[in-house]
This record gives sequence, C-alpha cells and structure tokens, in this order.
Amino acid sequence: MQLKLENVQCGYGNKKIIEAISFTVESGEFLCLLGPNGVGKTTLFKTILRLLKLQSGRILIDGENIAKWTQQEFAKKVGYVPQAHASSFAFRVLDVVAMGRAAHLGIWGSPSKMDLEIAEEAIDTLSIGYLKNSIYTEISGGERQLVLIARALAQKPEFLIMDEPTSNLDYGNQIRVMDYIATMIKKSGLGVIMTTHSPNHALQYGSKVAAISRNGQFYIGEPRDVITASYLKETYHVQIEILQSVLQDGTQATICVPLAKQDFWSKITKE
Ligand SMILES: Nc1ncnc2c1ncn2[C@@H]1O[C@H](COP(=O)(O)OP(=O)(O)OP(=O)(O)O)[C@@H](O)[C@H]1O
Repeated sequence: MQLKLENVQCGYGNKKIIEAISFTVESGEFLCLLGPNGVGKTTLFKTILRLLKLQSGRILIDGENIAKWTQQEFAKKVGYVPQAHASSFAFRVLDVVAMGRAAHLGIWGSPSKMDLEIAEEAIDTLSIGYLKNSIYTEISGGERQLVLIARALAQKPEFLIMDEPTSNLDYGNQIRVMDYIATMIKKSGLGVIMTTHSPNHALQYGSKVAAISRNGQFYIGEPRDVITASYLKETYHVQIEILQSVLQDGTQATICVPLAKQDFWSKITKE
C-alpha cells in the first residue's frame, strides 16, 4: 500500500497550522515524524484520518483520492493509535481492544468469537493479559497506551498511524513496543507513521524521518541526514552531540546525547 500526501495544508477552520506538505510512505516503511510541541503533528494525523477537513491538497491511498471513502473503507486499511487519553467510558479492556474489529463488522454486527480471539491475541502480544478484565478508566496511563496499541493491532490494518505511542511507557515497554512494531513492519509489510519526541527512537528504528521545524519548514529523508546536531539545536534550543557507536553485536548505531552540564549539582552545592 502507498499513502501519498500532495501539498497538504491543514488546520482548524481558517487557521492554517501546516502548509504544503508532500511525502509518500509505502508498506514496509517506518516513517518517524519529529517536531517541537504545538507544531502540528497531531493536526496532520487528524487530517489524514479525516477527523479534520483538508484545507487544500490531496491524500491518496494507492493512487485513489480518499476524500470520498467511507470511514469503514478507510479503517480497513489504516489503524490509529491516538495519544493515551483518559476515557470517561468504563469499558472492559477486552471490549476496548475488540472495538478495533469494528471496521470488519456489519453495521449492526457485534464481535464474533473470531473477533474476540483476534483481540485476545493482540492483548497477549503486548503482554497485558493481566488487564483483560480490568476497567479501562481504572488502569494507568502507560497501560492505557498499551491497550490502544492492542486495539489498533486487532484492527489488522495495512497501515498504522501512531501518535507518540511510547510517551507514557516505562523504559522496558518502550523498547518492547518499538521492537514489536519494527518486527511487524519487516514480517508483514505493515507501513507505519509515528510521531515521537525521542530522536533516538527515530534514529534506531525509522527507515525515514520527517521533521517539521518551528518555522514550518519540512524535511524528509534518511534518519541520519535529517537528525543532525544543527537540526536538534535549532528545533529544541539545546546542545546535543550525535555519536557513532559499534554495539556488542557489531552493528553500527547513531545516538543523540544531550550535553548536560556534568558539574551541575556540584555547582549548586557550592553556591
Ligand atoms: N481544536 C483546535 N482548534 C484550534 N487550534 C488548535 C486545536 N487543537 C490544536 N490547535 C492548535 O494547533 C497547533 C498544533 O497542535 P498539535 O496538537 O497538532 O501539535 P503537535 O505538534 O501534535 O504538538 P505536541 O507535540 O505537543 O503533541 C497548536 O498551536 C494548537 O494550539
């Protein structure tokens, strides 16, 4: 599958947030989208998902303009993991995950035994079986994030759009989720666009990186070409060093390390 954005402009009413973005993502690619807070990443996602009206431009899936697609047609192809949110609906976790099957049911259809099995499989994949019968409103923010990822996996989409899926996860779960997504991309040709505030995630897992800067400029390319010390300094106003390292298994890794003031605490103690 190919998702193509052509000169997409989006925003709220007449308020323009993103101007004239164009890029293409194919099955089997992992596009990481970086950008400072408030630059418009979620707005772009909501526009691709048709929750917001496109101000101008076109969005195509396999060459077809999706403007006229039904929500069900779209949901069969594209899954969405929103930023973890507190829902006011006290559903059981298994039911929330089974909602991912909605696009595959008829209008009045309720989940079949097979749909529930697929939901349970997604729950097991993320090792959250212990939450199956918990109430969604009574679990932690990180647990909710894992449930939303399981819901998107149960949807079995060809393409996945993920809005900061690891932001509430503990260190181990961040790595497990990123590894799992990367494996799905390699094994089943899933295509993924993910926003992240971690340049290291983008460097380590992204096959492409797109970055929106504060002045609205848009860059896309190989992770190491886009995530440079100057981009990070310009965007986040902090000093960051980019290191090349050879890992224990012999693979090359590029990592970002913030230049924290090493003597920060000693200075404070002395003052
Ligand atoms: N419903 C809305 N109506 C008007 N403006 C909005 C609305 N929602 C968000 N905005 C504005 O749109 C801009 C982009 O917001 P958006 O949530 O897309 O940013 P983001 O890049 O995803 O940020 P973050 O990294 O903090 O999640 C912000 O200036 C925000 O104030």
